[in-house]
Amino acid sequence: MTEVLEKESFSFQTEVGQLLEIVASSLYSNREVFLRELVSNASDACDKLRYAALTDASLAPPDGFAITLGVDKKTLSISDNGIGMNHADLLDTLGTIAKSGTGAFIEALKAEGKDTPGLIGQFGVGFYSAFMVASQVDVLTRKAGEDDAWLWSSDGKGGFTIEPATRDTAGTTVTLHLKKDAKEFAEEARIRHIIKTYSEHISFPVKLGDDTLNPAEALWTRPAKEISEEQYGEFYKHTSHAFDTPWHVMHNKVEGALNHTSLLFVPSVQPFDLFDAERKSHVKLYVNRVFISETTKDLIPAYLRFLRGVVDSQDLSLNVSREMLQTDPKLAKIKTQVTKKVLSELKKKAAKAPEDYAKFWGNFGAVLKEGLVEDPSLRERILEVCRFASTGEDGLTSLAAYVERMKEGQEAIFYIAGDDAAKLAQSPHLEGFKAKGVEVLLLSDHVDEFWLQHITEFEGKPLKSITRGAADLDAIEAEEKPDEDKPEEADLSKLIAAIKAELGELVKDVRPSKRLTDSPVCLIADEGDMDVNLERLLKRHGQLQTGMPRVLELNPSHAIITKLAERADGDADDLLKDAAHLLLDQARIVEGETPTDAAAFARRLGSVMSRAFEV
Ligand SMILES: Nc1ncnc2c1ncn2[C@@H]1O[C@H](COP(=O)(O)OP(=O)(O)OP(=O)(O)O)[C@@H](O)[C@H]1O
Repeated sequence: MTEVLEKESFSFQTEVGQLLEIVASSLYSNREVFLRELVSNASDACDKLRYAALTDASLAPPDGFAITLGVDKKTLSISDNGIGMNHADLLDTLGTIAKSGTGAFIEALKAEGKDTPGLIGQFGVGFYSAFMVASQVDVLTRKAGEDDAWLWSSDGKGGFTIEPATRDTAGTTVTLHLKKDAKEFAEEARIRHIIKTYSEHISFPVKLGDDTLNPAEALWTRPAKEISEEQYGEFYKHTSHAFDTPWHVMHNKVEGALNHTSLLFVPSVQPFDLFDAERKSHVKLYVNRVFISETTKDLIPAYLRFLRGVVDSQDLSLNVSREMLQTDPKLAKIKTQVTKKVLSELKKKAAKAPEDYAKFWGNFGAVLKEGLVEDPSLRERILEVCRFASTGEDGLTSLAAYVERMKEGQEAIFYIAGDDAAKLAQSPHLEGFKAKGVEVLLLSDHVDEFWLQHITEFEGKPLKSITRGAADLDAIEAEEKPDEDKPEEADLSKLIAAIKAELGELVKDVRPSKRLTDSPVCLIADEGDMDVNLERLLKRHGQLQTGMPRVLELNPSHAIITKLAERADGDADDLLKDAAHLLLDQARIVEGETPTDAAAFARRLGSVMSRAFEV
């Protein structure tokens, strides 16, 4: 038993304080959603007790779970007979925000000004939304299996108090002392309307007086044709504590050796924890309508962690513990079936509505591509739904469509990888490919480098980086007739020897280029060396200290290079030496790198300019 008998005062965690200030002062256009949040919490609490009682015989669940609303002149209360909270739970949950991304969210809100309901909506503030309508919130609660009850109370300003209290049974009652401008939420008609709008699909009865306000049956058990888009939307918001309208709804019943029903949603915005290291799944697992677990990785693969919703199967054992789920072969089978179904739905969407699919891809493409590395058994199906930016298309392309457009004589699927698609599109490495009308994929997600290590070909065509090794462009016919005025290609042998001698170990080699048409130089990785972008990525993450020297390619038809080639006929003079370094630095700068030696670069540039201006 806890030795706390007095009323204790606590301060909110800094983030909660800041968040409450914003919530309370924002003109949240849709503030009635607080009730949805509190009813959702009550429903979750009932789910949790029902599950806990399955595995712990000492917990006696009530005869029937219910959520009871009560209104008085100035108060509204939401009562449940669910799991309840003890002293430690109250401190852990109602004084802090466990949600990841909270700090970033608050920063974003502050930057945008306070009147940003869209952002608040996107984040979801759960329990704290009560303070949009209440000047004081009391939480009377008793945890199932424990004797002590507690009263948590706060005005939502600086902190909260906790004191011992009495409650006959386990559960929680949240009482809102309504603000002057929020008295409407003590009117029965208003409450009925809100519950009808937001909480119809809750699987526990929601009661007001003698009436039950909802059908209290799990939405996913109803036939899809009886469910409206709005009901799906509200269910999505309820189960995933989200505020957006789902991009896509998938409701499927699988009957056969292993029965299961899934109701899954693809959000239309990125959830805040999408790129957290934990890569948690948020699809809830139910066994015969009893909630079992929310975050099990054994139900949905990490690369589909953007999915929300539920999977329910009557063929799993009801008293399966969360630990046992990991080794349950039936669950593994459900996971594969659900994953395949989701991929096939995405494939349909991509074919039917490519522009809409591009929105999905922008939000979740980088996550889905993790599957190319992690799930070799479904690699081909995942690759089918992958889309890529390309020099040949305004929108996105699939690999299959790229292959169809390949030029005669083109043997490989060409790509360039880097941080930023817009910058990649400007890269000098692309020049020769553009001139011949050869399409190049622009890969700008970090994960691209990783799957490219595993997938080296598609439909028999190798995937080839245009920043590594020789450019195989000779076999491909040019689109236009060769330019009559095109300058002659110079013989670069002496120039190359001179530049090599000057640059020494700064470069691995110096060669004439086939990939350049407009720029004088570029740097590439030698065949067999690590590609430029991968090396950059590994260096940034501290996994590589120094990179390999690169191959410097010279454009034999560029005026500067031909002039230098003429000059290189004699002994290497100072200008030629400076030019060698400047060309290398220029190639580095175009790639977003710094010159090898900034001071020397500035000096050389100065000296070349002095000559040009005859200073
Ligand atoms: N009626 C309740 N019974 C038991 N625990 C509750 C109840 N209401 C809230 N809690 C606890 O407080 C926590 C915080 O609730 P809150 O609504 O802020 O966040 P959430 O429901 O976890 O997520 P979200 O912020 O997305 O709504 C819950 O996760 C739960 O542990």
